[in-house]
Amino acid sequence: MATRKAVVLGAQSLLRSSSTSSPSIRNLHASSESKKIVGVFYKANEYASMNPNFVGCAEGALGIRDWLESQGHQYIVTDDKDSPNSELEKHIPDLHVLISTPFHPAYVTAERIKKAKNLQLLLTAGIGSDHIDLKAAAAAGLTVAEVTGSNVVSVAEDELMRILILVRNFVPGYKQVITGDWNVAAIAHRAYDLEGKTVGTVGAGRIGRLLLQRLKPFNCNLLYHDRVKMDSDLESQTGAKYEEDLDAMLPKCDIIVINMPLTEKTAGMFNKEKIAKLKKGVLIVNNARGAIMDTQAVADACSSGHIAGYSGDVWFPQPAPKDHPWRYMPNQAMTPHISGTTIDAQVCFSFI
Ligand SMILES: NC(=O)C1=CN([C@@H]2O[C@H](COP(=O)(O)OP(=O)(O)OC[C@H]3O[C@@H](n4cnc5c(N)ncnc54)[C@H](O)[C@@H]3O)[C@@H](O)[C@H]2O)C=CC1
Repeated sequence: MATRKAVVLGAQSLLRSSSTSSPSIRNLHASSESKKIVGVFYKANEYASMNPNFVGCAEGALGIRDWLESQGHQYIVTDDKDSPNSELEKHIPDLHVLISTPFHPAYVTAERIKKAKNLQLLLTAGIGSDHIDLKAAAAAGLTVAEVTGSNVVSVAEDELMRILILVRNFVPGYKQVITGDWNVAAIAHRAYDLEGKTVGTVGAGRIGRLLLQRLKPFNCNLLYHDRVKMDSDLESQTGAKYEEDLDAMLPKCDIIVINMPLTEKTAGMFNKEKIAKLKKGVLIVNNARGAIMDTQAVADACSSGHIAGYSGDVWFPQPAPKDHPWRYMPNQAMTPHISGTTIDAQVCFSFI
């Protein structure tokens, strides 16, 4: 039976490694021959040259072009990834390695895996490989690797920012500045302190733990739900309490933060029933994946006021219908950050 090999290594160490693989795994290290490596990243255009360390874009090519080429490998980089005539599609039949990021994901379907006869390694330059059909990759004996820990501090800081933005009712205040309004009451009637609030993270892995550490000085009541309990040292360092039963934790929280991967088990987990268990007026921050939420249920709960603020990702198919509920949200700031066959939209609602 084919086994999926979960590897957590950077691109350079993977390509350098000479370890042997089980016979059922397509052997990445079988020979020192030149590999065809395709990287799929978003285009940065005029922003590419503004920071020499900005390597996550197509122009920056992860900063590994010189090294790969000096090792005799061919390195093709593109942002064109989805259509049947895309640049990526052209290289699928003979590429050996595909590198992509969750921000501009190259969707690796069972169909693409079948076509990719030489494919050995699917590398996510980031965290979360839900853009890959993992079952099909496992069945084909492919290595799927991520760069675990790569941007966890950024996400934890971003989550802390989003929590404060929602609690302090920042977005409507910002809009007043832009429109030249001055109505203190419109902001103040629902601006709160974070101190004393109960914050629960669903998932307390690398990001969840960093968030808990960052929340500690705010004197909140910290709760966490995960499949695994943290070690007692970390629990006492953060003061976070373990909630084995998610349904028991949800009604206690003023703020819920989602920090678990998108898997078969977590997809659509926050549906109407789960959301009904949340406190009325709850704030939600979801920096994980939009598809963990049932978009319609989130939109309905935002409209009814059950959810008082939501910041992070939601998911909907493309093209998004014109009358999709997120369009009805007052005071929303929206930045779609993933295009292609799906849109994972960053939405910041702050209203009622
Ligand atoms: N917005 C962004 O820029 C980024 C988002 N992410 C997302 O955040 C997720 C978490 O990242 P890390 O903390 O680095 O991962 P991690 O693997 O360190 O932690 C994930 C935690 O979720 C828990 N978990 C998994 N399934 C669960 C379930 N069904 N119920 C409860 N807990 C469950 C695991 O036990 C683990 O403790 C990633 O999978 C990715 O989707 C990651 C990096 C950047």
